Amino acid sequence: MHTVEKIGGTSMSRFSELMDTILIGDRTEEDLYNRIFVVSAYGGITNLLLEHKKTGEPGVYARFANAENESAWGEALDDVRTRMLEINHELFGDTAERESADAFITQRIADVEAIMSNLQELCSYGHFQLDDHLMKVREMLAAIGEAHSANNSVIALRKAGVNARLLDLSGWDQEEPLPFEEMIEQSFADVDVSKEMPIVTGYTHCKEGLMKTFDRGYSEMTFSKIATKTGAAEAIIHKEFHLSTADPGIVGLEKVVTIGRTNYDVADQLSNLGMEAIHPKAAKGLRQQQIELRIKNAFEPDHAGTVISTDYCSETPCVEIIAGRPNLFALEIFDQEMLGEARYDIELPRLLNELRLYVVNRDSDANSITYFVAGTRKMVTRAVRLIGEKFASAEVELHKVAIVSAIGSNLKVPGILARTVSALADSGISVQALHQSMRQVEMQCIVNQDDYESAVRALHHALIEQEDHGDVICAA
Ligand SMILES: Nc1ncnc2c1ncn2[C@@H]1O[C@H](COP(=O)(O)OP(=O)(O)O)[C@@H](O)[C@H]1O
Ligand SMILES: N[C@@H](CC(=O)OP(=O)(O)O)C(=O)O
Repeated sequence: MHTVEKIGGTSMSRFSELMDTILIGDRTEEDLYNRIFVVSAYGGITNLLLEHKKTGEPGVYARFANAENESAWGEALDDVRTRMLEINHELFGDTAERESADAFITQRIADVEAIMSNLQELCSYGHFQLDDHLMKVREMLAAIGEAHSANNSVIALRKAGVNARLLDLSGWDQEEPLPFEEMIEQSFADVDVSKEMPIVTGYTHCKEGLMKTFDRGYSEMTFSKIATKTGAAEAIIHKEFHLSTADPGIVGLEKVVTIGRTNYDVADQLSNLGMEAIHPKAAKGLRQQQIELRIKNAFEPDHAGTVISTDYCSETPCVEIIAGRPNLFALEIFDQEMLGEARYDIELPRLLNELRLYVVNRDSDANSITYFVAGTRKMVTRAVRLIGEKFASAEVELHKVAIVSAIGSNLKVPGILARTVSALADSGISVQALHQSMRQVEMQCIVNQDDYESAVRALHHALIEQEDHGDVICAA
């Protein structure tokens, strides 16, 4: 039996440490194999290739799609090339391995560059529309991030004597795309996992278009499909930290507690806030085939990590995680014509969706609706203008806000809402809006952007640090 293991981008950026922990360490010949690794692009690379996942800052793709002049996206692509070659240098120094790594990625970038230039030229003629081809460009760009990290990993592992094999699912030289499942089946047809260590690109080129269907976080779709298709004994996601009661980067590693068990419901709430414990759609296949999912700290391989299952529910009610999402826009639409009019509720989300603005949450009263959205200022400003055009009597206001959220598989703690609000008030943080739904898995407080980190610390202190959970909440 084998496992399928995904390595996230933040962890891939510490590759030499991974060689000593999860990839090789002190494993004997036998323990090395029966593991399939799916790798993400190094941290920050996909942001440069497409757009920043959290802030929306444009990368190569966004500049190309916004039809700025050629030099705008060309320069951005040059930056990616420089960064990728720097990474190769850090990994391989001045060796033959580096030459091979450089040649591989330089060729890929040159190919994409040529295609994009030709496309831009072609679309200067009115008969050809750039919009018709954008998704293909997005996919090609994304795919080079994962091809880079996977190819480098194979070079490093082979040098260390491991029989690693590159499974490039990015479909570079493929003529016809195959359906997603077939692509995976075909790629694994002649792989002997007991003697080879497959290093698989997180991007899969397929008929459905992985990017079109799942967008960012797509490497988890590749990961879960491989786990279900190959009948893995366990699916493991390796991350930079243990899944913890809050972001260790904000609260401090010494204060956070590792989560031993949680469920997919909690994982969905985390995804919505941009902290992807697991892509919600990736979880589905694993759940259906009852493959256990484990999230582990890539740098503490002996720790059991977090097991995510469908039916786990904490025996005692408690807050398990303080998560949050900074850099959101509150788009407040006030209109006295709104009362009793369903069309606002139908048309506003459609408009935001068309502009690719992600709605994290919304609230409303008799004559106003506020959407809390993630996206670039440019797109949000465009939304304000379009809403004004569509609803002439509406007044639209923008605020920069953050969401801080307390989440738990069983949150029915008496007085929890009052404790949450007073923890924020005691820290001098003003609560702009508050959400709790009847299911009681999550409580969200909207605060000013500047208060984000102090709000996370205040809630962690009040709702988690006081509970004395020890090192792990419910060890797996
Ligand atoms: N509750 C949490 N537990 C662990 N890490 C968290 C948590 N919340 C936020 N983080 C942050 O998430 C980062 C990893 O982000 P993510 O995009 O999921 O990584 P990856 O590149 O591994 O997919 C970590 O660097 C950490 O600072
Ligand atoms: N690198 C891609 C795919 C991915 O899933 O990355 P990560 O595993 O680092 O979240 C992205 O940022 O969307």
